[in-house]
This record gives sequence, C-alpha cells and structure tokens, in this order.
Amino acid sequence: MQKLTITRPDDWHLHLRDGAALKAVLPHTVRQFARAIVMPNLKPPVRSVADAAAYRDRILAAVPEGQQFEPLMTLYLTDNTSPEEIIAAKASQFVKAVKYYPAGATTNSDLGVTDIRKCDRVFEAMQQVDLPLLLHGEVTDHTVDMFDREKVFIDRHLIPLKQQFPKLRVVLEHITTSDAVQYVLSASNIAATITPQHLLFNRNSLFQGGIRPHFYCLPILKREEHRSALLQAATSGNPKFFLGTDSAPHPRNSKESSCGCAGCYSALHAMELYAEAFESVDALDKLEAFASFYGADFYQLPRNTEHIILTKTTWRVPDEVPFPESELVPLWAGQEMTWQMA
Ligand SMILES: NC(=O)N[C@@H](CC(=O)O)C(=O)O
Ligand SMILES: [Zn+2]
Ligand SMILES: [Zn+2]
Repeated sequence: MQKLTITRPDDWHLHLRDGAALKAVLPHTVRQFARAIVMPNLKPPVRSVADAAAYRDRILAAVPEGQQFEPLMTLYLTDNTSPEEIIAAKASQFVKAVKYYPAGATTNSDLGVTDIRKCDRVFEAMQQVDLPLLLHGEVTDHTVDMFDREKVFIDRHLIPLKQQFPKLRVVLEHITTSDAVQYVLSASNIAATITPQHLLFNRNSLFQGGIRPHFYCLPILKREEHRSALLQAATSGNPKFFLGTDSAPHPRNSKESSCGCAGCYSALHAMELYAEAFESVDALDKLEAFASFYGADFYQLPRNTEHIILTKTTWRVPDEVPFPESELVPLWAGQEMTWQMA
C-alpha cells in the first residue's frame, strides 16, 4: 500500500500545557487531529468549569490562523471537588470528562486524589449526569513494584469502583499491560486509550546501550508480552480501544537530568507512529476506526467528515523541535519512518 486516506482522527488523551509551550506544540496536533481531550494537569490544575473555560479560550487563541481545532476540556479531580461542579461541568457542554490522578502518581499530580473513596459523592453525580471518568490507573504505594502499579490499581481500586458505580462510563487511560486489556474486555461501560509508545516499544527501549530518558513515561513501558497484547487489542477492531497519544512535552533539559520528567512527545508525528505500529502486524485497515471512529462514538460526538492522507515516504524524525527553555525531543528522534502525513 502506498497511500492511506482516512477520516481525520481525534486525540483522546493529550497534554497541551500553557503559555509559550502551548503555542509551540498546538500546531503539531492541529495539523493531524480535529479534536482532542485536553488533560487538566497544569500548574495549578484545571479544577473548575471557570478554569476550563479560561484554558479553552487560551487554546483557541493559540490555534494557527485559518485552521480548525476543537479542544474538549476535562476537570482535574481533587479531594475537594463537589458534586455541584460536576453538574455545572455537564451543563457547560465543553467539559467532556473528569480526570482522576492519584496524588503523586505522575507529572503535576500533587493535588490529585489522596484516597479514591473520598470521591464517592462525585462519582455518584458523574454517573447520574453521565460524565465520563478518565483514570491515570496506577497505585502510588511505594511497596508496589513500578511495573505492577497498573495491575494493582485495577485489582485494588478499579474493580471495586465499577462494582459500586456500574453505569459510570470510564476510560482507563494509556494502558500498558495485558492485565488492563483483559479487564477492559471483561467489564462494561469502560474503554481504554493506547499511546504510540506502548504499541511500538517494550521496556528494553529504556536501556538500549545506556539510559534513554526520552522513552520514559508513566505508566512506564512494560515487557514485550504486554506490548504485543496492546498491539493486538488496538488492531482487533474492538471499539473499546481507541487512540490517545498522551503526548506530554517536557523541555530537553528536564528530561535529560538527574531526575528526568515522565512523558513522551508524539504530537509531531502521532499518526505516522501509529501507522508504523499497525503496519507491523499488517493491520493498516484497522487504523481508521481506532483513530477516527471509536473515540468519537464513546464520547457520543459526531465522527469527523474531513480526511487526512498518509503516504509511503521515508523520512527521519527530527532530533529536536523548538520549545521554551530548551528544545523538545520527539519520540523516536533520529529514526527513519516509512509513513508520512501529506
Ligand atoms: N504520561 C506521562 O508520563 N506524563 C504526563 C502525565 C500523565 O499522563 O501521566 C505529563 O503530563 O507529562
Ligand atoms: Zn497519566
Ligand atoms: Zn497523560
């Protein structure tokens, strides 16, 4: 196949940051995607409908002249989020979901939830008004091994949560294990996003000839058997699995550091990365629904009607792109890719 024409995709898990960083990265997303679910982990986080409205305006103001993009906003759940805020969020129309970060689990999660059971009234309200809950599904318990944190989250928190709130629609974000795939397949009213890095790489990539900070994200890359289970799920045609890049820009100097930040930058070449992954198992015919249909269906939004074209062209991922403070190193920098957005 030399040319792939697909319905314009959406990114169902994206970090856009703010200020100069937002201006640097947004054009990359806008080139590929029509809409994105925008993560609320700013400093300070997006906790109220008013915060989300103001952030949405800043994003819209940063969309390059003459281009179309719709930011779909989320609220950052804290111990103090009220059921009233949930009702207001649903009424706003532009807040599409609420994001749960366990306190301390990942980048800018300090104000996240300290104990999921504190949120019962909020989950009740979300179930009532049908506002989806997005999960960073990892425990932060220091006695649990880094590579087991997703599985333990499912067993300890997600299974009880789904029992208590069976109608609450949940997205288990950026899944990294076969355990997550199995769980999502077995439960109802739950879907999952999958990133390009978790489809393309296993944890060996973190240590290829030395430590590789640009492959470090959370949840961390796992064993090959997990990567292959994720690729199988993504290419299975099951609508419970859809695209969410988790593109998470950090300047080079905070990645290449004695305590490097978690996050891979993929907004520059997201569809090219997914195309490589799907082609590796001869499943390019499944890419369009994964990227452009299933997420919209889950969020009960219309599917896009425009198209994008990917062509079979060899090109090299740039070593860096401009970014405030220092530059931004894209995922798989220096690698030759075989698909390119026209
Ligand atoms: N995925 C990451 O490694 N980092 C994300 C946060 C997140 O999605 O957990 C970030 O905001 O940098
Ligand atoms: Zn996360
Ligand atoms: Zn994320």
